[in-house]
Amino acid sequence: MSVIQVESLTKYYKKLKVLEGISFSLEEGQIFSLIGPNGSGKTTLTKIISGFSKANSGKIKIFGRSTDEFKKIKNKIGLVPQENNLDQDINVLENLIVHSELCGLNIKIAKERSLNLLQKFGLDKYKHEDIRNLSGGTKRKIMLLRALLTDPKLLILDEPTVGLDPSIRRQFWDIIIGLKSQNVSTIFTTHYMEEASFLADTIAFLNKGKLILSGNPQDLIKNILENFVFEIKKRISIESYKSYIYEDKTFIFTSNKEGLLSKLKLFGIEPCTIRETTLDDLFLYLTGEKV
Ligand SMILES: Nc1ncnc2c1ncn2[C@@H]1O[C@H](COP(=O)(O)OP(=O)(O)OP(=O)(O)O)[C@@H](O)[C@H]1O
Repeated sequence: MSVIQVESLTKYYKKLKVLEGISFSLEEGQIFSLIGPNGSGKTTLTKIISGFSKANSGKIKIFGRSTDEFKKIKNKIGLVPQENNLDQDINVLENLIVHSELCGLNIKIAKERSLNLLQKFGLDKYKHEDIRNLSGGTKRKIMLLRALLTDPKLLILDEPTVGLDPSIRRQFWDIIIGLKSQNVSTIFTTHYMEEASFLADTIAFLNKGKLILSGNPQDLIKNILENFVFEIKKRISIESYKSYIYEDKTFIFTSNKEGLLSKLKLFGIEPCTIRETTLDDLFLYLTGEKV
């Protein structure tokens, strides 16, 4: 059974269509990444999946349950929203215990679980610290830890590592990979292509509310583009080659470097860089936009 099944989901804010015909599924123990530029609809989609917003049309099932039954499965879902919604006026341990109680855990178990997780994440020293005294990275870790209190089988993370420095981002990645090994499924949004391709079994490109492409990160490029890209410092077009133009540079794809080099020579053009094609190239090729 799929953990998440989304079919033809459409969402409007008043007259503004922000999601259109979104369909995908997430299988048990898999990691799924939604990647797209600002305003592409990532947060809206995670809010609908986590039951905080309603779609105008389409179907969504989580663990086989439809949205009106979400209450029955809410403890199987761990959510980390984009904005910090920890209670600033109480300390870390109190935040965790209050959340656990809201999820229906008794206080003794709540305290035990909170202390265990703080220890496991190396955050024990912060347990009596007020939230407002913590760094951005530590707050994000506490939010992730809070999402794990009910031992969820599905994690929904909205830009979990945005603005964090690379070493803390790496710690997040390790936690998500560790949870995958326990068969926890994760869906996360990100702006970072390297994060998506490192973590995800499936990457989905979201642009202007539409899911334009999805697949395994290794297959996505080779199914659509050649494996090398030439960067040329002006706008040109060469017939029969796939290419895109971005900021007055032309990017041409090829699997035959020598062939393209000699073709360019005929026109007196020298590439400034020749490199392997990346997922960022693929997104730009498909949308004309940077993630
Ligand atoms: N509550 C709301 N009311 C009206 N419009 C909204 C609301 N929330 C989001 N939008 C609009 O919906 C579109 C999608 O926004 P959303 O936050 O889902 O995108 P996003 O991909 O998560 O962006 P970001 O990467 O900046 O977080 C945007 O045009 C946004 O302005």
